[in-house]
Amino acid sequence: MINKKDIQNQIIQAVEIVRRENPIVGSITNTVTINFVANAQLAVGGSAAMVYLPDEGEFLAKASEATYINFGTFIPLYEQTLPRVSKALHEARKPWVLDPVAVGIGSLRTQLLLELKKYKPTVIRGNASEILALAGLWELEGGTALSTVRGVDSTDSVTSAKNAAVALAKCTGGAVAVSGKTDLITDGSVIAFSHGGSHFMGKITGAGCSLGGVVAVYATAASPFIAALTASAVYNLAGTRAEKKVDGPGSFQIQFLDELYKANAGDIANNPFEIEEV
Ligand SMILES: Nc1ncnc2c1ncn2[C@@H]1O[C@H](COP(=O)(O)OP(=O)(O)O)[C@@H](O)[C@H]1O
Ligand SMILES: Cc1ncsc1CCOP(=O)(O)O
Ligand SMILES: [Mg+2]
Repeated sequence: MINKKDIQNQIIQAVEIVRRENPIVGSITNTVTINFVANAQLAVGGSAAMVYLPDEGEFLAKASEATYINFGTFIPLYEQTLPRVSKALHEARKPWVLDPVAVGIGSLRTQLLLELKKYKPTVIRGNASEILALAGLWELEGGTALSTVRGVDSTDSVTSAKNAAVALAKCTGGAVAVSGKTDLITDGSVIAFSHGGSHFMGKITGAGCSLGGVVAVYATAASPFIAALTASAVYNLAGTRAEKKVDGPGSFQIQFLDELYKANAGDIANNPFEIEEV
């Protein structure tokens, strides 16, 4: 039987270890939100390093305690960088987070997302449309055709991606986090629903990308499921708190970073969530 108190203790531990150890986390991420990803990773206690080149990615895969790979903006160089870095991570058994942003746009993005399946990302993080489409691309239960994807924002509900998320987690042996108004996090046998956040998170760019980067920070200190749940909880808590202090997306973005920085381990663990067995 799953014990909620036990999960909360693991969340507290993950938050405290990260703040104490300042773990280095490498990222290969998109050019739109790269700065916000790094700032969010720093705010929760990580040390950020962003690269584009294949050999630098391989270097960081070994030097970092976890790595974040985000498909947001694509360049031809990634045909070399992404398979080489994912392979290095898989072989070194290092945790890594895949964010399949805009899966379905373009042939190179599709080809590489297919290729990375064999390197089993520790955590897959995306919005509902991305999780549905990735499961479809990987020919897993609950997935949908790539043609349903419209861009980087979700057009599907989080609950509609439940079976796809469970199937992806079973396929990788790791965890999957589906973001939206309520976030769904699963390791294939347990599902957590994390509440909170703010409607302003859909009005700034990079809420999802930076959440993925922060999942990677916690993956240095916890299991894939706890890392994804801890990141979702601190995002929901910081989003709720920031919304109360601002009146628009510009000031929200700044206030949100401050609330990420100020959130304490007990409050993060107490952010509302419920769990169910698959
Ligand atoms: N309407 C909303 N209400 C509360 N939180 C939200 C809402 N939309 C998104 N979020 C939060 O914003 C973060 C990013 O989620 P989302 O917008 O789904 O990702 P993406 O940017 O990849 O589409 C998550 O922490 C999620 O909980
Ligand atoms: C707008 C945009 N276009 C390509 S990547 C990107 C950023 C998406 O960020 P997020 O998924 O966190 O909103
Ligand atoms: Mg996204």
